[in-house]
Amino acid sequence: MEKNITVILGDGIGPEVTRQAVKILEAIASHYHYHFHFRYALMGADAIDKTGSPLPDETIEACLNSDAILFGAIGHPKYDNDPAAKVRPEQGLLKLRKSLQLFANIRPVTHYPSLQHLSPLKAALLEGVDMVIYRELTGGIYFGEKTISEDGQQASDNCVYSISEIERIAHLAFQAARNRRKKVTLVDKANVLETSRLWRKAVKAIGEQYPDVTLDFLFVDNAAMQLILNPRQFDVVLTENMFGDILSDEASVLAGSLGLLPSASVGNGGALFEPIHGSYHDAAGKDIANPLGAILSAAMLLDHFGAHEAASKVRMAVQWTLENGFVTKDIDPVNFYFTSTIGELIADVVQDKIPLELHAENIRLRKSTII
Ligand SMILES: NC(=O)c1ccc[n+]([C@@H]2O[C@H](COP(=O)([O-])OP(=O)(O)OC[C@H]3O[C@@H](n4cnc5c(N)ncnc54)[C@H](O)[C@@H]3O)[C@@H](O)[C@H]2O)c1
Ligand SMILES: CC(C)[C@H](C(=O)O)[C@@H](O)C(=O)O
Ligand SMILES: [Mg+2]
Repeated sequence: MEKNITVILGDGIGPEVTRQAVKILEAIASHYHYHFHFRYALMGADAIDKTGSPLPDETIEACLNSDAILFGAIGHPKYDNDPAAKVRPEQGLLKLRKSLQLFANIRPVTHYPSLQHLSPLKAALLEGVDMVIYRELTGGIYFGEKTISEDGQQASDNCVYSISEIERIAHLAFQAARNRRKKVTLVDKANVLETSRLWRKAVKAIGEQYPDVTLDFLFVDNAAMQLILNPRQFDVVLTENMFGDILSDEASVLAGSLGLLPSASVGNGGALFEPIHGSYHDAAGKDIANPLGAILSAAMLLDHFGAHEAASKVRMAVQWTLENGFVTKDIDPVNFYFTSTIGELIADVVQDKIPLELHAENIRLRKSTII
């Protein structure tokens, strides 16, 4: 297998977690004799500092000419704290998603029994939690017209959806459900929003083409509660752009940390893989961020290439680190390992240098001290 991968490190913890994901892809390439060619491109605050633009043309060009994109995170407090900033890192990411027509953002939520203690939920509620959020990514309130009045006293963000934008992601959600527990839950606000009523109408009609899949509906306020109250009821959650953004961060609490959740963004051709978290600036450069969301995004990239055995090897290695207590500070604030150490361990496991049967006490590693 020979593939070109564009890597966008981004800002804050983006570079350090993405480097671990690249490390794992290199280890997989060496183990399976694949040829992955990595090409680095700029986006976000880093790109603004270096080029003046949050998404230079060369980055779009590189992404269009690659088989997949591996991305870390963008964002910087200097923009977060300046509502008047004219150019923002986030504009780069939104433009990239739109330019590549990455209309479906797939965010799996996995429960790891070894991380049970981190969730505020009782074990009985969490056991067997396994859902995937299909978040529409190139429409809705993120992309509608924005206005600010001349006197700065009024602003608006328009939420727009066309039926075809809804139908194309609905098909992907139903197809995914067919290979899972055959249930789609549409999350909307159809009691208030016209766009949500269009979603209900369109998704109901598409659902008739998938009679083997159960379709149900939840208002987003209720869905936010149900995620905590009874998360096992969810299989495929289908929703619009902003609801999906919010609900997926909430769902990461079921897994144990925001640093654990990966994602794949797909659409008309392109494919981008990124953890769902942001640039978490307080941790930048400290080697303490959890790299597993980025590494599991690399596993989704391998699945996209059809390398399913390699992808499942990465997931098993991730599970092995968690079960053996090789975890970052967000998981265990006292006995934690560095971001780069976790990356090296997983790279060794996927190359069979450390057998999965080997337990933590037999591995000598330099554990972190208080930072
Ligand atoms: N896709 C993206 O690039 C993306 C996603 C979300 C936020 N952002 C940007 O990131 C910046 C910071 O936003 P925020 O603070 O709301 O969200 P964030 O995801 O960066 O961090 C929120 C909290 O989650 C935890 N966290 C996140 N990632 C972690 C990791 N890998 N390991 C351990 N803990 C982790 C930390 O406790 C952190 O304080 C903003 O500029 C925002 O716009 C970018
Ligand atoms: C940074 C921001 C634009 C982005 C989003 O809202 O899509 C982020 O929160 C995400 O989840 O990828
Ligand atoms: Mg988000």
